Amino acid sequence: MVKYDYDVLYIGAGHATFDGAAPLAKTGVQVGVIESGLIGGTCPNRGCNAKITLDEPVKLAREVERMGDVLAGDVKIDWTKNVAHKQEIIEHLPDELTNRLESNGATIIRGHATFKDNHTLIVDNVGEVTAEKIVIATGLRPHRLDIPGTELAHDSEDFMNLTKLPQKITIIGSGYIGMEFATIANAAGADVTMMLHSDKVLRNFYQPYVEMIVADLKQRGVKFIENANVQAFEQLNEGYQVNYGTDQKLKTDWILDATGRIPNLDNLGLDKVGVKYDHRGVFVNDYLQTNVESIYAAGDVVSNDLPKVTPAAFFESKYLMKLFSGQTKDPIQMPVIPSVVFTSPRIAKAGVSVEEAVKKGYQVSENDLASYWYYKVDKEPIAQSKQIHDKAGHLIGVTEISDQAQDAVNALLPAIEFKMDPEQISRLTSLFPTIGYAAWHRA
Ligand SMILES: Cc1cc2nc3c(=O)[nH]c(=O)nc-3n(C[C@H](O)[C@H](O)[C@H](O)COP(=O)(O)OP(=O)(O)OC[C@H]3O[C@@H](n4cnc5c(N)ncnc54)[C@H](O)[C@@H]3O)c2cc1C
Ligand SMILES: NC(=O)c1ccc[n+]([C@@H]2O[C@H](COP(=O)([O-])OP(=O)(O)OC[C@H]3O[C@@H](n4cnc5c(N)ncnc54)[C@H](O)[C@@H]3O)[C@@H](O)[C@H]2O)c1
Repeated sequence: MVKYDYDVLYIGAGHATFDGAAPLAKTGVQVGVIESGLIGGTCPNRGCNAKITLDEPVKLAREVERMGDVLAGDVKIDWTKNVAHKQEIIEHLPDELTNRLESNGATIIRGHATFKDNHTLIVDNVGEVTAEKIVIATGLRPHRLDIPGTELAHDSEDFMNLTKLPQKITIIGSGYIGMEFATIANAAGADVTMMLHSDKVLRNFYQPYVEMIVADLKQRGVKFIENANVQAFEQLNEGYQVNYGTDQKLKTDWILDATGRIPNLDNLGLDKVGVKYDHRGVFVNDYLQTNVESIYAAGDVVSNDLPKVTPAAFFESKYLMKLFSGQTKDPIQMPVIPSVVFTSPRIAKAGVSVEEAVKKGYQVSENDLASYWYYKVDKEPIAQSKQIHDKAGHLIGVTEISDQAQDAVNALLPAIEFKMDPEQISRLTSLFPTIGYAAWHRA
């Protein structure tokens, strides 16, 4: 029998790896984790944790603004201190995650991995490492526009590391990153211009709610240029110029390219071993296995229709842990994956979308949360939700716009995931008064 260095080797040390690799190593399976950058990958170091820390003062400032005459005085976000606070929160995470992996028995191998064959990886400065099974968990990286001057633009990581806030910021793209960062930069005092590919913002979210966010940001001074057709970036003596449309020009101090994220598959040697993939990532079957028996994939790098968010990477990582430790032989059954865009207010959703509900004739209840007393406590002006029920009365979907939409959706999630019937739902008694209770409020 062939003896490999490891039972399982993971390429990448993000959520798609560490949530499952640590408990897997604890079961006695020989686990190696290869990482070319920071342990923890995107979410802790340059994604969720970093972003939500920068957003916290924005959320608070909006609350204070609404309280108006109750809380006297202006609040101002100190950008430099906010970024320093973010750094304090995240800088120890790679060490903590390294410790979590190593203390459970996993080995960390530092370097860039490339496939040599179905069981062998070549790691820069380390050499060949072999394993019975290999998991591709290499995530995504920022897409960069293929236009003259593209190197003058920055990505989301650069934005979160700015020690001084530029006065004029131009953001290309109006997806998750574009809209979250426009909210943060505008609240901190920057003059923000959004350049849209089309006339749509956050295309995967319920558009009437998205329009409320856009209207609010416009009122706060954010400019939206639809169908911008960005052509080039140019360096000026002071600042930069964005050339767009037919011969239009915009002067700016800083450019954020937020036009999406693409799979990290470069120099991975997938063609050498015959693993199939497309522009969205690696193809897998219901066991997260690629077309090559010994090679699996998990997290953002998988080509599928799931939102590219941490809860999906977390669940897949846990599934592979169970599969590789013999705790399951079943195919993966993805749970309902919720998603939220951390604008201010937020839009969060889970389960059947409003658009699908309308198409399929499900019951859609419209809830004017802003007029419900609990949402009036902090004077939320924009708060609405749509709850979707099937004919038997099961809650099968929710979309909410409000400051606490993420917590409201979390509260409803178990009922959606476990298809609770009305009798079971009637037994759920949440603490009062809380958002968990208010989330059940229905028109
Ligand atoms: C700005 C931003 C904000 C976000 N906010 C949220 C949020 O609020 N909520 C949410 O749920 N999700 C959020 N996300 C998405 C979330 O970060 C990802 O879904 C999650 O990190 C995916 O984890 P992963 O393990 O699949 O990939 P990653 O975390 O990207 O990990 C992949 C790792 O593989 C390494 N790697 C790549 N190639 C190689 C190689 N050949 N050899 C060795 N190592 C390699 C990389 O260095 C990286 O560390 C955000 C993303 C961004 C960019
Ligand atoms: N709250 C969260 O969960 C969260 C937050 C941030 C990022 N993320 C993850 O990160 C991923 C990447 O985020 P993102 O915002 O970069 O991608 P995205 O796919 O959400 O948005 C990309 C945007 O760029 C636009 N675009 C594409 N080409 C363009 C062009 N030539 N000119 C102008 N606009 C163009 C698209 O129309 C879209 O609006 C997301 O898929 C998401 O899963 C999640």
